[in-house]
Amino acid sequence: MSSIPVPQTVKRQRTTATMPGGAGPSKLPRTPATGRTMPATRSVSAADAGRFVPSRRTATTTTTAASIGLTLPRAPMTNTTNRPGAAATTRSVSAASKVAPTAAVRRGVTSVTRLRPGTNAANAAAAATARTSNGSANSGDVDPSRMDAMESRLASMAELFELERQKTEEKWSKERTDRLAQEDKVRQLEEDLIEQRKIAQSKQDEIKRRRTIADDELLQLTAKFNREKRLLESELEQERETVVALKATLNQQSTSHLTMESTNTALRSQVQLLQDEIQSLRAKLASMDENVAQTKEANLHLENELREAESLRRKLHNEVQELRGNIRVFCRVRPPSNNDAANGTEALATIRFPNEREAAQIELLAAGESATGTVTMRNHLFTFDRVFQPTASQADVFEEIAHLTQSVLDGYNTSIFAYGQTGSGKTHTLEGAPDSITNFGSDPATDAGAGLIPRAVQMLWSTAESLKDKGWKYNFEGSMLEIYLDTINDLLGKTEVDKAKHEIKHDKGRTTVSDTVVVPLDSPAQVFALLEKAKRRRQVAATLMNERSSRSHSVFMLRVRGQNATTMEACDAVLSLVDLAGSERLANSGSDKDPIRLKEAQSINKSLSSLADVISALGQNKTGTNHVPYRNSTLTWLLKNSLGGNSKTLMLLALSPMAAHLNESLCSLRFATKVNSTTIGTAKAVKSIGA
Ligand SMILES: Nc1ncnc2c1ncn2[C@@H]1O[C@H](COP(=O)(O)OP(=O)(O)OP(=O)(O)O)[C@@H](O)[C@H]1O
Repeated sequence: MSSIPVPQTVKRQRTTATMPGGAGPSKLPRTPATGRTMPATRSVSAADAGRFVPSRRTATTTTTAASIGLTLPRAPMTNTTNRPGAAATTRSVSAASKVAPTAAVRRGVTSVTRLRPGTNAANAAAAATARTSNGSANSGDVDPSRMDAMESRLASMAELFELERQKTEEKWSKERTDRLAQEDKVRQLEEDLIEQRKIAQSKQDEIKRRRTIADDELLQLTAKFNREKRLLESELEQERETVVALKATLNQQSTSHLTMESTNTALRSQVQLLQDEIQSLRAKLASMDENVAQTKEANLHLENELREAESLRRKLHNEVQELRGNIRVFCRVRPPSNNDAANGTEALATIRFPNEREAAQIELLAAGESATGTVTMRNHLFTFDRVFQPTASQADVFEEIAHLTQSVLDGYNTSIFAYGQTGSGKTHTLEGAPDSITNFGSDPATDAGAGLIPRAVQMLWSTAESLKDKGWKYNFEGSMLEIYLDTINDLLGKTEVDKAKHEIKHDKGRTTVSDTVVVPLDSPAQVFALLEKAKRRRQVAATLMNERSSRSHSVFMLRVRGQNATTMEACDAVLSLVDLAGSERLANSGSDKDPIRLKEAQSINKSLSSLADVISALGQNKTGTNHVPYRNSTLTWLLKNSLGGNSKTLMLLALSPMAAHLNESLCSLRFATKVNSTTIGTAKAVKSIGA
């Protein structure tokens, strides 16, 4: 720590100034102003007096007295010090000198005489004193002029002394003032020094604090520097690695660039080759365009031929149907079901299917009565257009009837009857398996259980769509009726139970039923919605009016009208899908004990007999002039236009495989054989040209 040096002279001056009067230092005192040693004469005088006398006063006085050769009285100077009052003392001395110089001189002379006894001067002074004490008596001894001269000289010396004293006092006063000023200055300097020291201290503290901060910062900076240095070093290392990698990549790319350049050259030559090839292909294309134009012309020609072939196909198709017979009979045996086991009828009947490749025969082992009346077990063989075993799928059955559906679009009235005892599988075949029954819209392509109705509807719409290319446009509308106790119920009517009386009319080959709902249909989905609605209605009616689904016929009629804008042909036909009531005999149905059941059974029997009679009559009506008993039942009257020469009919016989149902199965088989043996005249399409 640095310090401001204090001047030694100032210290010394201060020490001397504050020195007490009676205990001064052993060294000689110095003048405040010069520091010089006081004159020896003053010291001697002071020592002689045995008291401390300020040297300046003493020196001056002594010098003055010596210069005038007098010994001045010392009493007034005894108390002369540099303390206050010293000046007053001096003044009193001066005043005494001025007031009575003669007396003083006299006393002085006396004193001087006393001081030096035995000396000549002392003797002279003693003589003078004796003269003085003798008074005027001896005044003649002292020269008065000399005394006056001495006195005047003494007075002028006193004045000079006074002047000198005043000057000295002024000088002292000035010196004192200067000294005080010096002391103030010293004090001020000391205070400044203290202040400077404080400032210096605070600055040192500040410097220390800053140095600490600076040291900390330096440490932090050093650490940061080291960190950044390490970071930069690692980055540098990475960069170096990158550079190495880039150099390697560059080398690779240079290599690949060379390879690409050579490839490019090869490609260019290939492009040239291709361009040549394109050139030749363009030439070929031009010639092909010519060919296409020729082919288009040929296609047009072929399309016309195709149209003619389509007409021919329809004609031939119809001829084939004619050859087969317009009434055809299929037989289908269902597989055993869980219900059979539940009803205790699990025993299977013995059923065989001879000549499986033709699939047209069925043989049942059942009791039979011989001509002699003996009842023995024997085989009963039946032949139909097609026989389906229990393993046959819904698709197998539909495949065989698809052409019938096609006939509707060709303008032929077509009807499909499902015939058989209760539980033999009629509804299953027409509508589908139970899970499909609840959803007519199930897609036959993915739903194996879909029945003939959903399959036929899907096919009708898709065929109609494909015939658009040939100029055909079709409209569809449908209705759904139920015949119970020979009465028609509209299953699409406004109320759930139809109480209206319906009248059947036939006009120019068209059948209409009064007060029934006929719904225009634009898509298969609409057909399925309609069938679902009818199905629900039938279930509600069954609940309200006893279980009757097995004892009523349901008839779905789909009317198809087509127009061909190209050929100006038109067609109008109805597809009737009929789920007939159970065909069991009275005794087997238990209806002989229940009047309602009896009535139902009688009604069913009547309608089914009528159907058989109508078919039989049609078979015999080769000329078309015989009476056909359509009116014998509502069923045959309703289906008048779907039976007979102008229509195609399929009887689908459903059979149970169970032994318990063997007799009913035999009855059904005999009925179907009768139908199958009937040949009805040629079917005619309901078609007009130029409509
Ligand atoms: N080919 C078949 N494959 C599997 N199950 C069948 C088949 N045919 C019928 N079934 C089943 O046999 C039972 C009776 O069939 P379905 O109801 O179709 O008889 P139905 O002749 O229509 O009877 P109803 O005259 O009472 O209406 C149903 O559970 C049905 O699912």
